[in-house]
Order: sequence, then C-alpha cells, then structure tokens
Amino acid sequence: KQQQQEVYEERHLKFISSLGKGNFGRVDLCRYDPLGDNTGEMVAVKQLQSNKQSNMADFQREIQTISSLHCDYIVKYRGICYSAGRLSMRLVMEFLPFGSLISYMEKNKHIITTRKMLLFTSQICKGMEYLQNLRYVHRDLAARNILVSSDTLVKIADFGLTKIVPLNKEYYRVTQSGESPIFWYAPELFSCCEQSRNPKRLSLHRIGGDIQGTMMAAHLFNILKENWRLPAPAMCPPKVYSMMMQCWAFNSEDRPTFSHLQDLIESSLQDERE
Ligand SMILES: C[C@H](Nc1nc(-c2c[nH]c3ncc(Cl)cc23)ncc1F)C(=O)NCC(F)(F)F
Repeated sequence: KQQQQEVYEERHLKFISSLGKGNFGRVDLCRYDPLGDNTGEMVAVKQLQSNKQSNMADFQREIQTISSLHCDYIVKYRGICYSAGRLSMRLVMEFLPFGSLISYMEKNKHIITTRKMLLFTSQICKGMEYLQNLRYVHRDLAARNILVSSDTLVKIADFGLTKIVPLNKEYYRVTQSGESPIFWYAPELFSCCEQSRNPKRLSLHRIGGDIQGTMMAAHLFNILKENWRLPAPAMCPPKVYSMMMQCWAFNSEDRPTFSHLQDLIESSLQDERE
C-alpha cells in the first residue's frame, strides 16, 4: 500500500519532468525520494504560476476540495509540500502514468472500442455522481481533465474551477468573469477527442468566423436556442448520440442525472455485447 503522506519535504521532492499547464498552475512529475536511492514514489505536483492573491485563494480552495474527495474515479490527493519560508505551497497528487484522456484517445483511437468508451463514460458518471452527492460542481468536465490510470480505469482531475452549491440553492450561478469553457459539452468521449471534431471548433464553424469576444456567448446561446447541437461523431452508436442529445437538453430539468446516464450506458453495453 503506497504511503499516505500528508506533508512532503521539499528537499526530497525531485523534479523529473513538466506534465502540463492548467489555468493558473503547472503540474510536474516528481519522485518523492526521502531515502535518496530512487526507490521513492512518483507523484504529480501542482504549483501556482502567478502569486496573485486571488489565484492563491482559488488554489487553497482547490486543495481543500481535492483533499476531501475519496473515490476510485477521482485523482487521489497525496499531501502538501510547503516551500522554504512557507510563502508558496505545492499540491501533491497521485501520478497517473497513462496521462490525459485527450492524449490517450488520440494515441489509441484505432484500438479503442465503443465498449471501452462506454466503460470510461460510466466511470466518469460514477465520479460525477460522487461529487454531486457532496454538492460539488466540477464546472470544467472535459476529456482534457480526465486522467487515464490504466487501460480499464479513468479518473476525474483538475478541481481548479470546482464550486460547492450552497445548501439553500439548487444550482451554481457563474459569477466571476474568468475564462469559462463555454464551448464544452458533456464528455466528448465519442468523438475520440479528434481535434477536427472539437466542440469549440465545430460551434465556431456554425456561428461563423467573424464573431469574437463577448458576442460569442450570445451567438452560442442563439444557435443552442434554435436547437443546433454538435453532430454525431463518426462510429457513434445511435443510442449513445441520443444520450448525448438528452445531456444537451435546453432546459436543465430535461437532462438525465448521472445515475440515469449509467442506466442508459448499461443498456448501450447490452447492445454492444450482442
Ligand atoms: C496541468 C496538468 N496537465 C497535464 N497533466 C498530465 C498528467 C499525466 N499524469 C498525471 N497524473 C496526475 C496529474 Cl494531476 C496530472 C497528470 N498530463 C498532461 C497534462 F497536460 C493537469 O493537471 N491536467 C488536468 C488533468 F490532470 F486532468 F489532466
């Protein structure tokens, strides 16, 4: 059983490579090697890029969020590393060797079966249902924020935009302007994350290239009001596309819950077995 460390000493955290950049942070692959013999565990370490006060507060909230989550389908929190003088801190998480779902799908798009994609989607629904039961809203569910643990297990990651729905409310209203991923729909798994079928690219094509900035959200709203939706990805089973369309219902009360989605996935899996 891997160590469940809470505090990581900076001097034993050995940088190996940079994994990627998020909204305000960077994630590196490190080996935590207190014995100094390269037998320590590999971990993913996130640190802020900017030391803007607001980002620091958001980072604290992200740490608070991920450290409260215990689910097989959510990336595991390992602990905190306080830098010298405790000025900045770093979030230590489990390292998933297969990387993000986007890169995994691009690399394996010719061998990934519909069954495998349904299994991944079902696991994401289970993770999202767990979040929902804790009244968390992820707000940035996209294949780029899903990590692949093995050929049969994916996990939800990146809780930088996650908010808690207050007890006296039923939904979360976007308040601060920040970068909202307005083009992102339900899991775009079934497009194999092909860049040509990227939700943003397809929506921009429909809206027209000469629109920019604040007008963009208005135009996106209009085409959705007129019931335009992303086309079915290639090889997407009809039942799956109808499930996606239900997730994109204009009125939120018409959209399926994550538990209902799991029933739909089970029934699609039956079809795939026959
Ligand atoms: C900014 C960081 N970007 C990347 N991370 C990794 C990664 C591989 N393996 C990993 N194991 C644990 C973690 Cl936390 C990240 C990785 N790979 C490519 C990236 F571009 C990130 O956090 N992205 C969000 C999410 F984690 F959901 F993919």
